[in-house]
Amino acid sequence: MPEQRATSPYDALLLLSFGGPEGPDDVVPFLENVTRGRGIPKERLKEVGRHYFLFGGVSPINEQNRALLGALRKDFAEHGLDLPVYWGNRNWTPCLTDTLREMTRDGRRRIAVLATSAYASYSGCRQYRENLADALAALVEEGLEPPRVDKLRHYFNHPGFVRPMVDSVLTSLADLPEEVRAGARLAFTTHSVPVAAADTSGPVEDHGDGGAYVAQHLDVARLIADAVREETGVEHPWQLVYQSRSGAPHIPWLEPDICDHLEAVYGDGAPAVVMVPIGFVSDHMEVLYDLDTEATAKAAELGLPVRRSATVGADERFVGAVRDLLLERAATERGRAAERCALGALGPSHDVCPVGCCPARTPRPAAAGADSPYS
Ligand SMILES: CC1=C(CCC(=O)O)c2cc3nc(cc4[nH]c(cc5[nH]c(cc1n2)c(C)c5CCC(=O)O)c(CCC(=O)O)c4C)C(CCC(=O)O)=C3C
Ligand SMILES: [Fe+2]
Repeated sequence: MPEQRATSPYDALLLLSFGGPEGPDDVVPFLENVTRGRGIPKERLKEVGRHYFLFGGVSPINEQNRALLGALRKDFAEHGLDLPVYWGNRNWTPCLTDTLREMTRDGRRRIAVLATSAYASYSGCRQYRENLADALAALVEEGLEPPRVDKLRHYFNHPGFVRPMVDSVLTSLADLPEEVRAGARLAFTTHSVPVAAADTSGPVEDHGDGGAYVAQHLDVARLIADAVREETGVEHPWQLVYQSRSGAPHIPWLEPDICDHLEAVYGDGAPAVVMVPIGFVSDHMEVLYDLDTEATAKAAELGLPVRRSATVGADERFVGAVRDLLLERAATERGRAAERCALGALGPSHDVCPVGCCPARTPRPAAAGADSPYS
């Protein structure tokens, strides 16, 4: 019997991302795709559209994904993995349905999916799974036999995700003027979500008290803060804060916002802050606008020195983590024991989201989970 390939049973990897506009004409249709049926106030949409127009209508997310795609293909080739890598987005071209159709026509029957979102939550996990189900339904509608899709587990606590961020915090600290460096605070930031969504994030047993979303971010923040202390010998006070809130003002979202936090720590006598966008896998518009533009302007107004540390992007350690997660899951699917790499207190995340994980307000079919209508 020929030896099974290390990637078996998978015959392709799909890089699944959010998508973003690539020019001014894309901005409004992109925002319409994102917000379809989500009840986001018109004022907020105009404001977010303005953020994109400030950058020529181009989101950095696509360039970042092209870089990651290229790095994954190179890494797989260098490690002798003969597995094609495709790219599809939830909200902009290349669109998920088109990519899955192409994959199906190419004969791909068993697909591993890497989402560019590291944590549990409706927006960061189930919504990706709903869009996978929509795309599979479209293929069925077209008379195609849908492939099986498996979403790789959450990687927030994988060393290949955490370690590059430790280095980038060290770089940001070194970049601060020496006289404020030792007293600098670390502000770990992530996307705010409605408190109700946070509380119900992750498997049912994790619900409440901020759910898996907050717990996972706190674990990553603590890991980075501990590693930075070990490296520098300095204890930098830190806090998990939020950014990019949308939705109606009367609905509670996770707080404090990064800008309010900067004001608070300034009032508290902090000499400097490093903003660490642990919630984002690469430089998204939220990083470029909400942190590099808005929060940085706020800090300048206060006279508070700030730096923003780099996201993991296409760091080779992150690319290696993706290969690791793929081989781990492939081995598991072949019934072999696999080492499940994870740092921190929470341990490796589940492979298959259980029923009730990160529920939607209005239930909809979601693929790649225990409640998937597709096998
Ligand atoms: C948790 C989370 C992530 C992280 C996980 C992940 O990465 O998936 C994320 C990522 C992203 N969010 C993005 C863009 C937008 N998100 C919006 C709206 C919303 N996001 C939410 C949550 C999240 N979002 C939520 C609860 C809403 C409210 C509406 C709803 O319940 O769905 C809106 C509408 C306008 C607004 O209100 O801001 C836009 C334009 C982009 C692309 C950026 C680029 O172009 O570089 C990316 C990567
Ligand atoms: Fe989930």
